[in-house]
Amino acid sequence: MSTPIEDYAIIGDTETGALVSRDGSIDWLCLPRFDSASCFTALLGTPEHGRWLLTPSAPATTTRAYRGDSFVLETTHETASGTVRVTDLMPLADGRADIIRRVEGVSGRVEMTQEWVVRLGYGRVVPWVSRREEHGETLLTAVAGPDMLVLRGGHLPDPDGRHHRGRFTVTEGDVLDLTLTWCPSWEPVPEPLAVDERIESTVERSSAWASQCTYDGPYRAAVVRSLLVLRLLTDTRRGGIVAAPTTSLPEDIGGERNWDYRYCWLRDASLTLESLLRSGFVESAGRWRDWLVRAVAGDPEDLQIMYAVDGGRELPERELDHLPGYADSRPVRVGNAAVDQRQTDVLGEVMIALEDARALGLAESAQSWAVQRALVDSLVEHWDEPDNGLWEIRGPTHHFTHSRVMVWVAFDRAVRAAETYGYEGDVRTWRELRDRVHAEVCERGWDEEKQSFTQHYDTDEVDASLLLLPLVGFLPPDDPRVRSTIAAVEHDLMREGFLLRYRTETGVDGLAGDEHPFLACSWWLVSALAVTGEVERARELMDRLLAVLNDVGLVAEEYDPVAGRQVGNFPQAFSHLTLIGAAHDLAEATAGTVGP
Ligand SMILES: OC[C@H]1O[C@H](O[C@H]2O[C@H](CO)[C@@H](O)[C@H](O)[C@H]2O)[C@H](O)[C@@H](O)[C@@H]1O
Repeated sequence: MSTPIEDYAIIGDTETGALVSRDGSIDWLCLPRFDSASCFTALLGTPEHGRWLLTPSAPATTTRAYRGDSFVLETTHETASGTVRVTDLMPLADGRADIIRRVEGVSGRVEMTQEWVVRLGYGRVVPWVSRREEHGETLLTAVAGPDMLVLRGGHLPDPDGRHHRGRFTVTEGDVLDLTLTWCPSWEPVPEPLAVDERIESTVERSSAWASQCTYDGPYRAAVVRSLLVLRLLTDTRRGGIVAAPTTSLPEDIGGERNWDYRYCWLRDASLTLESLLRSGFVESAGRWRDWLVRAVAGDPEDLQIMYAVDGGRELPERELDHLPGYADSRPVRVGNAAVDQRQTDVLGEVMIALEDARALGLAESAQSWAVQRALVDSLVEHWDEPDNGLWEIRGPTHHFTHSRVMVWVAFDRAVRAAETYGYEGDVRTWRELRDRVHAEVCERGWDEEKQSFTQHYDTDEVDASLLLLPLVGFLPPDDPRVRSTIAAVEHDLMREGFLLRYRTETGVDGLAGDEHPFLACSWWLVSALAVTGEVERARELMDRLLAVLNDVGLVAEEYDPVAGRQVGNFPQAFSHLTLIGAAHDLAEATAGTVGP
């Protein structure tokens, strides 16, 4: 039986992250980067595919929470014989890749069970494990090819076939530290960590970052945790922002809708940036803008919709047949074939984020306007082409209404930049195309009978992305077409109180199976209701959505309201950033600064 997704918490050092289950098993970890191969992969298979379990031997009642505004996870297990606390973290900002697991006896006596099963290469490669003396201590090293993992601390587990297992007892007042460190296998074993200092400085660093948050409205705790998730998913060394730290957590349990999200989508990253900027984090904008300029450098015709975290372009999609998948959801995929798709919306999202950054005082760098201008000029050549849309459909391309709206956005923001800041460019052409595509959407994307905008130009189906029309300024919130489109989206796509992206029954996405409500779309609905003055309904939906977050404030891509389970990759930036946007929109609508 797979562990429910919501039973996981994440720890991370902003270059990679690990999923820790409620009962203390680290079932997913890629080292040293988000997009490296995993060394613990039980999440997508069985314990045989690698995990690090640290749990009471006897049944326990477990509670957990992050320490303050950090990802230092404290899990407390209460057993019949006593209580123990396990603190899990990946220390921040020391240029290393480590996990610390501190076990503290709170009361009585608790026997702990440990199992350390390292399987490199996404659960396939059994490493050579040795017990050795280094730096005056005994430690275990697991080596295979380019990777070495070093386990140190009291009560190291003993070999047991191809596993390492052990038991030890903790009594009140005991403090026992275990650490795991990754390094290239050809390098010397790294120095031991100063554990107390690393725990304290990680909490302090993270809390200091969170304290810059300027959002002071309702749902603040959920907003701050979501901002922290976005920060965790931002690679602070390389500047890329991953969509989620996992691959192939299924959208449809048992189905084939399993994708690798450990990459930097220009769409998700731009939207992440908007949320950070709106909440007071201007510094992050500069770093990401510089990443963007490096990633898209070269011929604008070669623009990709996603990149590796370091800006690399090669993300070939392949299936890992040796893994059974989460709850038997095959295939497990790494890489992402959507990298080669045309998704015309992307430039619009980038232009909004960069406009927001500019408005908050981020000056253009030597290359940044030149790059934006080149990308907009390239859109002049391609604006009319059909595309795969923001949902990255794998069926035939269409003129998706949302993509056409985002073409309008790209030209609109380019014109505004030139008009407001005097930047150079072919403003006349941009203005002309902006107006032309606006008129086209209002004609070809509108269904008079249904009184709604449509998913694409050749259908009367709707799509949740249409909720963005008032949010990106394509039409004012009080336009009757906006209101009736929101009503049509709710009517056609609402399932048990949560919103689908679109109806899969039409076959538009070219995939087998179904999916569940997409949480970002439900949060867009909160925003759309808020800006159109339906504040009470917006608040009701927001409360329903926040009830879906797990006990440590994390949320996946989708939610199965019938089974009451989170599904899809976890935690997902898209879900968390739209939560932040919805809170802002609700707060502003309540304060009367938005809406008709
Ligand atoms: O639905 C099929 C597609 O699903 C994934 O895309 C989704 O995730 C992206 C990252 O968060 C997001 O940008 C996109 O809007 C979502 O549809 C997957 O990456 C695609 O390969 C797949 O075709």
